[in-house]
Amino acid sequence: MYVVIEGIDTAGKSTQLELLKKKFPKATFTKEPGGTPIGIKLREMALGGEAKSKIAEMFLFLADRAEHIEEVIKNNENKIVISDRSMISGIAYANQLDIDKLVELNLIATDNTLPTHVILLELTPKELKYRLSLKDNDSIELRGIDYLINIQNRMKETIKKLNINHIFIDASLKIEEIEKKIEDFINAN
Ligand SMILES: Nc1ncnc2c1ncn2[C@@H]1O[C@H](COP(=O)(O)OP(=O)(O)O)[C@@H](O)[C@H]1O
Ligand SMILES: Cc1cn([C@H]2C[C@H](O)[C@@H](COP(=O)(O)OP(=O)(O)O)O2)c(=O)[nH]c1=O
Repeated sequence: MYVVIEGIDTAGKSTQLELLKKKFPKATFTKEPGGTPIGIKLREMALGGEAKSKIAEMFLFLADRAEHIEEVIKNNENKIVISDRSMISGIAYANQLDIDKLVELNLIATDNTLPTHVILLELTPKELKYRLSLKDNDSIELRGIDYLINIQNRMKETIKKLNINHIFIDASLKIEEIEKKIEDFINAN
């Protein structure tokens, strides 16, 4: 079972992952970018905002993803693996290219492996604005509200296009309500 938690920055992924660690103590928890030793270096490069080319930045994320699938996902096929982000983020954030082309590139990186369960935490523009105002923003988050809402729309479109088993959850619900929905979704499938 390859479960991924998706959502734009501040949607509540880390909050829910901490709760899931208690609920599923035997699961393997991982993340993109940075779920492998090479991935830690690629993460630093990708998030440091050093790349002048958006295409170069996308290939850093793709390299991270290829290593992550090979080293973490395929090696734990018979376990529950729960990942903070996935190719859904990869496709949504690389918004200079169209989704179909990005699906092809990402399927090369993942050797055609898709998540079995996608949980998308969905924010309204109002709630996003409020949450971003509470934190120090990295170079990606500084691109703004409209940018991130567009990324969220691309996430939804990608999940539907790939026809992956999924749940969209209103990220403004109470933390415990979201936790329950996620737990039920994982246990039901
Ligand atoms: N359901 C929720 N309702 C209100 N605030 C939340 C909720 N979930 C998370 N938060 C808060 O929103 C902010 C971003 O949450 P976080 O889990 O770090 O998001 P992400 O990992 O998706 O960036 C944090 O301040 C967190 O405490
Ligand atoms: C996986 C992935 C993430 N990203 C972006 C989304 C996030 O802004 C950032 C990764 O952030 P994340 O690890 O979620 O950040 P934080 O620890 O700050 O919450 O990288 C891409 O642009 N492309 C990708 O393929």
